[in-house]
Amino acid sequence: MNRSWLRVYFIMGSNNTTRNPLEVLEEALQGGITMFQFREKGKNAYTGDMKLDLAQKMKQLCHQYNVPFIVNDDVDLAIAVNADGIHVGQDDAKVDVIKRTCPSDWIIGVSATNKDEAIQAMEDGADYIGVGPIYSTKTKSDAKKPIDIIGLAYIRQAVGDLPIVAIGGIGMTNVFPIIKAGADGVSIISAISNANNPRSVAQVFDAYTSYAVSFR
Ligand SMILES: Cc1ncsc1CCOP(=O)(O)O
Ligand SMILES: C=C1C=NC(C(F)(F)F)=NC1=N
Ligand SMILES: [Mg+2]
Repeated sequence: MNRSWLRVYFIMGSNNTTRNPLEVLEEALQGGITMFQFREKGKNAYTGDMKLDLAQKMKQLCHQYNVPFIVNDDVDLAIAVNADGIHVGQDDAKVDVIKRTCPSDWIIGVSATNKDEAIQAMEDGADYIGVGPIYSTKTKSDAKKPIDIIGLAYIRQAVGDLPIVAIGGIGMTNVFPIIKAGADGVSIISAISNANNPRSVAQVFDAYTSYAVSFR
């Protein structure tokens, strides 16, 4: 996996926007997001054929812009649409099972909120870890207590150069401290999905993260 894919990692499901999610995704792609995760869960989340159809259309869009398409949690859906990878939480499918049953070139991401989870994910063979929530967020109802910049720095120090993307309450003003603390990129839901102009917000994240990473 190329760690630069983590630089501006947009995540969205149909209930993270009041607009047509495909339009929002296309604008974010035009703005320069570097990876996308389809995370369809929570209130009014699509299921069955609607979820499958949206996933297929989102993957098609991402591949038009040469951006990897990742599915959250749902391994069967990821296989059905031939996704580029999967992201799982601590209570989802285990990495070793995924590695045995899924395409060998898949990008496998794991959520981690503390050092132990991060080290376990690394030992299990995760390609990257999603570390957070860094700041408070309303987007994930069961998010754990924010770990802040210091928690991110502590995890970076524990996992060596394992690719890390930070997540949770991230806006463009937080980019520098997060990259400085050791993240390879930022993962964003509402700052882009709820933006008046997702394209220009993605463009700013692209510029700020590129500049911040160049200092590292
Ligand atoms: C999925 C997830 N995992 C930890 S916080 C979070 C939600 C992040 O959403 P936002 O970028 O809108 O704070
Ligand atoms: C709960 C999550 C935590 N991190 C990430 C990512 F940013 F992709 F690493 N995605 C999630 N769905
Ligand atoms: Mg999960």
